[in-house]
This record gives sequence, C-alpha cells and structure tokens, in this order.
Amino acid sequence: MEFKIGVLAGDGIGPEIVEQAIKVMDAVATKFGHQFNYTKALVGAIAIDETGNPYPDETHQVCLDSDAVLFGAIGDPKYDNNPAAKVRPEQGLLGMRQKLGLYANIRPVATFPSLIDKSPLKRDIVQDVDLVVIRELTGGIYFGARGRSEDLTSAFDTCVYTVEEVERILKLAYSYAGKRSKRVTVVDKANVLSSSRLWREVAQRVEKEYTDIETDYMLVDNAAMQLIQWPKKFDVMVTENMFGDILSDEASVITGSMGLLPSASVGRETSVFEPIHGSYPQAAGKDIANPLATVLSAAMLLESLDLLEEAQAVRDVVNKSLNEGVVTEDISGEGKAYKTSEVGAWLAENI
Ligand SMILES: NC(=O)c1ccc[n+]([C@@H]2O[C@H](COP(=O)([O-])OP(=O)(O)OC[C@H]3O[C@@H](n4cnc5c(N)ncnc54)[C@H](O)[C@@H]3O)[C@@H](O)[C@H]2O)c1
Ligand SMILES: CC(C)[C@H](C(=O)O)[C@@H](O)C(=O)O
Ligand SMILES: [Mg+2]
Repeated sequence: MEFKIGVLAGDGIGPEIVEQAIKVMDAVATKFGHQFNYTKALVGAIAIDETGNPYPDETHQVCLDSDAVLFGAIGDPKYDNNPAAKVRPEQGLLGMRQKLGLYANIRPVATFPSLIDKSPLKRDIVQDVDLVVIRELTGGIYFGARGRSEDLTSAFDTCVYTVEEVERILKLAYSYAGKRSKRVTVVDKANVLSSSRLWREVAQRVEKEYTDIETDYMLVDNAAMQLIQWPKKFDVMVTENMFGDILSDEASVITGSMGLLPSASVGRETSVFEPIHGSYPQAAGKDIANPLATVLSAAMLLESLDLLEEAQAVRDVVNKSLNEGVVTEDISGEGKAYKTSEVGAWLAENI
C-alpha cells in the first residue's frame, strides 16, 4: 500500500533522529511491500530562521495532506536564552497541535526487560511496568490568556478548561482503559485549582458511564511521588496538559532514558507521532542521541495506519537491539556506545 507521510524534523537532534526512523520505515516498506511517500516541512527555530513563522501555512498544509506525520523536536538555546524573543520555536509545536486539533497525547511507558538495571530505581519497582499517560494537549495553561503588566513587574498565565474538553479526553482515556487492565487514574490538583475541580466534577459523572472500569483520583503531587515509588499501581493515567508534560518526563526514569519514550498526538485532523523529549541541543550534530523514542513513535504511526504486523516488527527489532546492546551512550553503560546513525542502520538491516 502507498501512504503519504509528513516529516517535520525540526531543530537540534530532530533531523538526526528522524533520519533513523525513516531508515526503519523504509526497511518496513521493502519487507512488507509498501511505499511511504515523504514530504518534508519546516517547524520550530529552523522555520523561524527561514520564513519568520515557527509553523508556516505550507507546513500545516503538508500535515493536512498526509496520512500521518512524523515529528522530531523543536527548540533552540538562542530562543531559550532570550526571554524577550517575540517569536519562539515552541509556538510552532503548540500552533500545530492547536490547528490540527490534537487534543490527546498518548505516552506509553513500559519497562524494557533488558534495561531494568539502567533505571536508577530499584529492579522490583521498574520490572513489568506498563502504563500510559494520556495528556490533554490543546487546553489548560498552555493556551489560556497570558501577559505582563504594563510596568513589567508581574506576569500571568491562565489555566482554562471547558466541560467539553475535559469530557472528550476522559472518554478517550476510558476507551483506552477498556482495552487494557480497566483502571483509570484521574490526576488533578482539585484541592487548590478550580480548573481541577471542574475535571473532577466531570470525571465523577463520566466514570458512571464505564461501570466495568475502576477509577482512582489522585492529586498531582502525590501522583508524582507514587509514579516512581509504585509505578505498577498505574494503568491509564489521564491528566491536564502541564501535569501530563511533567509526569511523562518523570516516567522516562522508569525506562532508563528520555530517549526511549514515544508518543502519538491524536484528535481532529491528521495524527502526529513524536518522541516526548526535546531537541537536546547539547547533542545536536554529534550523532549520539538515542533514536529509539522516534523509531517507536514511527511504530505508533504504523499502527495508526492499521499496519499492525509492521508496527510489531519495529518493536521487535528495537527489543533485539536492546538485548544485543546495539544502543547509544545514554543506555550503553559499560558496553560499547553506538552512534545514532549506527543504531538506525542496524535496526533497518535487522527488521
Ligand atoms: N516536543 C518537543 O519538540 C520538545 C519537548 C521538550 C523540550 N523541547 C525543547 O527542547 C529544548 C531542550 O529542552 P530540554 O533540555 O529541557 O529537554 P530535552 O528533552 O531536549 O533534553 C533533556 C535531557 O534529556 C536527555 N535526552 C533527551 N532526548 C534524548 C535522546 N534522544 N537521547 C538521549 N538522551 C536524551 C538528555 O540528557 C537531555 O539533556 C528546549 O528548547 C525545549 O523547549 C521540545
Ligand atoms: C516544547 C514544549 C512546548 C512541549 C510541551 O510542553 O508540550 C514539550 O515539553 C513536550 O512535551 O512535547
Ligand atoms: Mg515535555
């Protein structure tokens, strides 16, 4: 079969890691007799440099015209270190999520058996963890009114959620839980925030529609602690935009590296598949970043195209590379550290 894939590599390590995922997708295409037609488009700092816009209209059109989009990462220290910058790479990512209506970000976190000892957490804590963070992606404090007082002595950000936004993400989380171990943990800060009290009110209503699913409510500070103390307690964790951002980075500690966690951003228009990590500027151009989060995002992309066997082949070859120690420096420990490009080539050869 033939598919149109939008490719938004972005900044920093973005191009290097996306290149490896494409090698793997091309190997899948050869093995299974498909054709992936890639269209590259600009996003982030590189898009600002070349067009002045972090998410140009042409890029949006490429996303709309694609069956799925593979995304690398955005972000550049020249903007991070300049709080006064008027246009920022992150606006490209947020603009894309908003314009494509990508309201749900699905971030699976599962232990890789061969990496158990790479986690700083104890073996019995990380063994057999299999959870998914479902992060609301187009609402909350990321998209509320923000600004600065006229005399510049204060600034504000606003966290707003509507009943409809909360209901929509909760329903997606419950339908996910229905296919898994039937447990949902709703994470909020309902003891303080009125937006969280709205979440809890809506959740208490939605919960009643899913009588076969067990619901827990947990305050986010407690959830941050329990996530690394007893991660096996969680199956589907659903939460608002900023809490989900923070908790999923925290969860990467369970697997052993930020370079391992993939995600799918789904919603109204074409879905986008993106590693949870950023542009890791310290590693840009050095061929050392772990490409597996992006390769596993490509596996989620294949799954979204109903290419289930193909997605499994990608997961299998990733596991094989981990078992055989063909890995980058973040998880190589005492063993040989392979280059980003070497890992990509090995995966493609062994698919
Ligand atoms: N989705 C995105 O595009 C995205 C996500 C997060 C951060 N950012 C942006 O990225 C820039 C850098 O942010 P940051 O340093 O806070 O976060 P980051 O995720 O880029 O890096 C944090 C740390 O995680 C590790 N890491 C990340 N990716 C890795 C990989 N593939 N292999 C091995 N180790 C990896 C490294 O130790 C790195 O120092 C900022 O401009 C930020 O806004 C973008
Ligand atoms: C870069 C930033 C805007 C983004 C977010 O906070 O959503 C990132 O941290 C992520 O997790 O994709
Ligand atoms: Mg993040």
